[in-house]
Amino acid sequence: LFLNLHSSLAQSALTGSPVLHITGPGAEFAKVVTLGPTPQRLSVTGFGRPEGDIREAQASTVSFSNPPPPLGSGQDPATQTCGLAPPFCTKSRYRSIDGSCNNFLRPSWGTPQTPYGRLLPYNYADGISAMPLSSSGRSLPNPRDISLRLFPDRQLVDPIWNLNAQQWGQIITHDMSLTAGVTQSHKESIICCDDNGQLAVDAKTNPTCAPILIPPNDPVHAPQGTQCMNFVRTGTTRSRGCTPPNAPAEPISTVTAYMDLSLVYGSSASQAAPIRAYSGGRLLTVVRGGQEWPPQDPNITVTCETALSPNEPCYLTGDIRTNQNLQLAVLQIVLLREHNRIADVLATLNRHWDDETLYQEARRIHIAEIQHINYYEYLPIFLGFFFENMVKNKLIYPGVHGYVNDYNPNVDPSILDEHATAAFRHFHTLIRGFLKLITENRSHTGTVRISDWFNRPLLLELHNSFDNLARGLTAQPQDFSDQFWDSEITQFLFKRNNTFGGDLRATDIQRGRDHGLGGYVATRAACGLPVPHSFHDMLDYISQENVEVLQSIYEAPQDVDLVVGGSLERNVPGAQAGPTFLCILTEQFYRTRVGDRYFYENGVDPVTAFTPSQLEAIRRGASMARLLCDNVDSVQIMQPKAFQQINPENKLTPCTNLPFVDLTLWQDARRNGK
Ligand code: HEM
Repeated sequence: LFLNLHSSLAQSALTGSPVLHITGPGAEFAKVVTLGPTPQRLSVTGFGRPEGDIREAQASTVSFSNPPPPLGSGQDPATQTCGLAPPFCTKSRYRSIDGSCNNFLRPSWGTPQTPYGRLLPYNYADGISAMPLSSSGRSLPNPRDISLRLFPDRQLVDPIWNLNAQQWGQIITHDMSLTAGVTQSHKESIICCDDNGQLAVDAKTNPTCAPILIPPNDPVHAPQGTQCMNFVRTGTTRSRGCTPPNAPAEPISTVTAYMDLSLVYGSSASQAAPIRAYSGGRLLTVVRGGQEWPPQDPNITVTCETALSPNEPCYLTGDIRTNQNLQLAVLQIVLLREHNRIADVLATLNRHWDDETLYQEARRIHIAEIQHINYYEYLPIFLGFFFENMVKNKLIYPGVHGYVNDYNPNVDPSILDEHATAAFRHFHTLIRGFLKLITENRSHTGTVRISDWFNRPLLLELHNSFDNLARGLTAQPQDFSDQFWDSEITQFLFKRNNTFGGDLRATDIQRGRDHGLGGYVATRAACGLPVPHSFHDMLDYISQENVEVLQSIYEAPQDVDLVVGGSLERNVPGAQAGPTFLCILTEQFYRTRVGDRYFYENGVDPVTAFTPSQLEAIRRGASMARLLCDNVDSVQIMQPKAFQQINPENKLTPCTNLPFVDLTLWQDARRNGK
C-alpha cells in the first residue's frame, strides 16, 4: 500500500502539529517518501485499500505548521508563482496532476509555473530582460519585415504526410508548454497595440509591451494605416519577483512539461476538477445531436470572443488554447472521448472500482497510448527514423520486448526554450489555410477557411463537420516543411471581424527575442555543429539565395535569430528540419522520455509499471488510426498509418481490421474471482 497524497490535498492543510498518521486496512504497508533537507513530520489519516493491482490510500487530514501556497493553475494571475516544491512526496501509482513528485529528488521539476529549460545563456540587451539588440548596439531587423521577405506564401504540399501530422504536432506542443501570461488564441488583456492597429500610449514605457511595428513597405498593413501588431511579453521569474533584481529574467511555462496529456486533464487541481464527471471515472461531457462534446467554457465572451451568442459551443478542457482552431478542437475532442471510452470499458471489467480508480487507471492507459503514438508513430516522421536518428539517440527501441528502463532522475524534463520558442515552432510551416471536409467515401464536400473560425468551434457541431474535418485531417496533405508559410497565419491570424490579422511568423521571431534566445550561430556551436564565422559559412546548411537575404537584413552573422536561421536550413534527409533544429528537437524528446519516471516503457517500479503483457498490448494496439476510428462516430474505414496520406501501401481498411489495445488485460482478476 502506498499513500497517494497529492499536493492538492496538501493544500487543504489544516493547522496543528505535523505528525504523519495512517490508519485503515493495509496501513502497515504504508510507505512515505519524505524529501527536503529536514525530515518533515506530517499528519495524515488514511485508509488502505489493497485491491488487486490497485493500491492506494486516501488521506483525509493533513497538517502543516506552515501550509504551502497552492501550485499554479493555468494562466490565473492569482496564482503567479515561479513553481513551488511540494513539502513532501509520497509514492503513488499515478502521476500527480501538476507533475510534482515525478522526480523524487527534485519534486518541482516539470511542474507548471517553472522556467523553461535552456541550452544557451540568456541574450538580453541589458543582461537582465531588455529585448536584444544587434552586436553593434542598433536595433535588430524588424520581425514583420523578416517574415515578409523570408517566409512568403507558396503552396507546396507534402507528398507523403497528411494534415493530421501537422495538427498532432500542436497537440504535443500543448501538452508540453505554454508561455506565461499569453493567451495564444483569444485577445490579450494587455493592449500594447489596439484593435485598430494603433500603438497604445504606454507601449514604449510598459515593460510588458514589445509591439511588432509595421514597416512602411508592408504591402498588406501599411496601406491600411496600421502601425503595429499587439505583442505582450512572456511572464518571467523577474516579472513575478522570484529572482534577484539583477538576475536574467527566466520565461515561465504554465503547464506540466511532462508528456502527460495535461491538455486533456489540466495542469492543476483547479483545472482538473471542473472537467471531471465524478462518476464512472469519466470526464465531463455534454450530449448534443447524439454525440459527446466537452463542457461549456463559462467564460465564453473572452475565450470564444467572436461567438454571436453565449449558447454557441465554446469548450472547456485541460488547456486554455482548445478553441483556437477547428482542427485542434477536433483532436481535443477525440482525446476526451478516448478517456471516456477507456473508463467505460474498465468500469464493465471492474465493477468494484470506484470513480477515482477508474479515472486514474483510464488516465494512465490513455497517457501510455499517446506516448506510444508520439514516440513510435509521430516523432520518427519529423526527427527521422530512416537514417536512424531516433534509434541512434535512444529515443525509441523498435522491436523491443519487455521494459526499457532508461529513466534517469538527473535529467531535467523541463521544456527547452530553444525547443518551444524556436525549433518546434518551425512546424507552423506545415499549416494549411483551407481545410477540406471529407465524407466517409472520401469525397470532398466543402472547404473551410481557418481564419473564419479561430476561437469559434461552433462549426464542428453543424452539418457533420466534426466527422468531415476529422477525415479531412487524414485525407489532405500537410504543407511542405520549408520556408513558405500560409498567408492565413501570416496575414490573417486571429483577424476576428477585421479584414486582416496578425502574423504568426513575426510573432515567433519577436517571441524568440522576448525570451532572450541565443542566436543562430551560438546555437549551432552549442549543438556541436560547424560554427559559421561569416554569412558565407552558412551556405553549408542554407541556400545561397537565403544567405544573401540574411546578409542584406542583418548587420552581422551572430545577430541572425535562431528562429530565422534554423527555419531556413535545408531538411536533413529523412527528417523535416535542418541540423540545428534537429539537434534541439532530439535533445528535447530524449529529455521528455528519460526524465519521466512514469514513461510507459519504464518497468523498474512495479507500482507504476504496466505488466509486461499490458505493455505489449499498448505497443501492439495503440495507433493514430485506431484513435480516430474509436472516437469519431461515423468513421468506419481508415488507413492504418493515419499520419500518412492514403496510397497503395496505406489503403483504407475497415476499422475492425485494425489492431486495438486489449483492455481485458486490466481486469482485476483477484477481485473478480477469476
Ligand atoms: C493552425 C494551427 C496553429 C496555430 C493557429 C498556432 C498558433 C500559435 C500561436 C498564436 C502561438 C503563440 C505565439 C506567441 O504569442 O508567442 C503558438 C505557439 C506555439 N506553437 Fe503553434 N499554432 C498552430 C500549430 C502548431 C503546430 C502544428 C506546432 C508544432 C508542430 C506548433 C508549435 C508551437 C509551439 C512549440 C509554440 C510555443 C508553445 C509555448 O511554449 O507557449 N503550433 N502557436
